[in-house]
Amino acid sequence: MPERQVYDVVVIGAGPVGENVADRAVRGGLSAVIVESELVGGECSYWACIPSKALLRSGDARRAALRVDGARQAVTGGLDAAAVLARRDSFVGDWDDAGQVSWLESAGIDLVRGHGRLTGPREVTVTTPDGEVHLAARHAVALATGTRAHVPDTFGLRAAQPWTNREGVAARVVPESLAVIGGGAVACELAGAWADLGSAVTMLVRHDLLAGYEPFAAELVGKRLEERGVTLRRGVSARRVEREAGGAVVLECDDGSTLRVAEVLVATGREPRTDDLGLGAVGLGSERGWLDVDETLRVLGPDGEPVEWLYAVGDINHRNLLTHQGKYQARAAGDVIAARAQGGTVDDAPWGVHAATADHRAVTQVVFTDPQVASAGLTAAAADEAGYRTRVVEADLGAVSGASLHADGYVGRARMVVDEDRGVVLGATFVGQDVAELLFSAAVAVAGEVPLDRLWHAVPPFPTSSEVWLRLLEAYGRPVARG
Ligand SMILES: Cc1cc2nc3c(=O)[nH]c(=O)nc-3n(C[C@H](O)[C@H](O)[C@H](O)COP(=O)(O)OP(=O)(O)OC[C@H]3O[C@@H](n4cnc5c(N)ncnc54)[C@H](O)[C@@H]3O)c2cc1C
Ligand SMILES: NC(=O)c1ccc[n+]([C@@H]2O[C@H](COP(=O)([O-])OP(=O)(O)OC[C@H]3O[C@@H](n4cnc5c(N)ncnc54)[C@H](O)[C@@H]3O)[C@@H](O)[C@H]2O)c1
Repeated sequence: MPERQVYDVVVIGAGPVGENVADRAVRGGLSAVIVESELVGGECSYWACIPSKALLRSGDARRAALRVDGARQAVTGGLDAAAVLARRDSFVGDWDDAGQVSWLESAGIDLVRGHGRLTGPREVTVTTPDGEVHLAARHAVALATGTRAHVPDTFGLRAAQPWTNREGVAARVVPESLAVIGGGAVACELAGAWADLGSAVTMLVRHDLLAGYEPFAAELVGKRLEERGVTLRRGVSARRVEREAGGAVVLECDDGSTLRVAEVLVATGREPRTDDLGLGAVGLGSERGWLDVDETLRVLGPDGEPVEWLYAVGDINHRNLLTHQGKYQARAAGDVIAARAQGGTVDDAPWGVHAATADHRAVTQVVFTDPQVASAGLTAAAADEAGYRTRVVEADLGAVSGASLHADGYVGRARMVVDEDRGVVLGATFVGQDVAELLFSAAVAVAGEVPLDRLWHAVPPFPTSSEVWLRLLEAYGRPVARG
């Protein structure tokens, strides 16, 4: 029997989520080891959130100046693509994870580099370049292995070696032309980034942009993408793809047209990294898809009951594929693992410290397009589907003094979804330049279930864009005097 290293908690996957599970468990008095097969910091740090936002920022800053008369005259040239790419490189530490490894050390978390898989209840075997390492968990194993890009079966697409998000954020050369397949957050953000850097971008969007958001998001973002030079082809899909000997990619589309580009980026969603994770070894059958979890993030077995020692946190449970929501789950999971280990109280009631309630009711997301799309809680469609009796009100962000001072000709819109039975905000969406920083106010209102009557006493400062809240409340109507 090979020697095993025993810890209270074993975490597989050192993305933002795994790091936070381990951190909370250690803060709760447990020992923890984390297993990572690539870079500590995960997809988010090196191939997703951070490099994509770094790529986008320079174009946004340039446009912001162009939208303010007086500053506009100071903008005398285009983006310096080499400088933008160099700035991106600095944010990903040139794809070196030394900084994140030092953080693990400072947090008291051990690291084993290699591919981890379950080999039995509470047992993890790591394949490392030097052989196998056997780990055992006294209390819990947490799976936080994230996702990879889903590449559809479209004929020839895989053989054409398309860009996924990885090349889409890490490329070192701006392609002369780029086809983007998909219309979600990845497609919209990266189409805009590469267009800003000078690529001739064509988006093939099977249905419409940004499904799942309030419909005006697609309208406003689509219009601006076109103004940034992106060719938007809605209702068109590639049906055959081929990379020619010379390197160019030819896409035959289902409307009979042909597109010839230097590169093609596939942004058609994600698939979970649950294959080769040993799920079969712990009675989870041949399961390799997304992992269902209970409110404290324990994996649900085939009988629908939670496996008492096994957690699935972040992207792989498919609740919300977002770093901050995954880290929110990680805080709950790390704390509840410690509570269960020490026989403490488990607070898993809705909004309890160990329950990831916001996953269903108060998710926040910002899509870093121009204009930005920022949403908290439920959209009108999602609230209807969930059975709420709702009233929806809208406001023109461009008519708010703060916004019109911020940028000449500011265009934006806001929507608030109200639960008519309880008089609270179920969701809010803002679309406009720099609305990202406005979103947390909505998150507080939604998660706090603040009554609208009380929200009238939260006074937005003048002249800021947050006065859009006042416009939304006015559209809803003043409360009547209490008798
Ligand atoms: C282009 C793009 C932009 C995005 N932008 C944003 C954004 O702006 N804001 C936002 O909130 N979200 C954004 N996201 C989503 C965000 O990247 C994910 O939600 C987040 O990375 C999930 O974190 P995670 O820790 O669950 O998984 P990951 O970050 O994927 O980390 C999982 C880790 O597990 C490791 N691993 C996997 N299998 C094993 C194994 N068997 N053994 C050992 N290690 C393993 C992986 O190597 C990886 O390091 C973006 C996604 C993409 C694709
Ligand atoms: N700013 C952010 O927070 C941010 C940015 C990027 C990504 N993300 C996260 O990453 C996740 C993944 O993003 P994504 O854009 O890859 O996925 P997505 O699921 O949001 O969008 C996928 C898009 O591809 C299209 N599509 C799917 N299959 C297709 C096919 N076979 N042919 C043509 N089109 C097809 C869909 O219609 C959709 O437009 C998102 O859910 C989001 O949570 C977040």
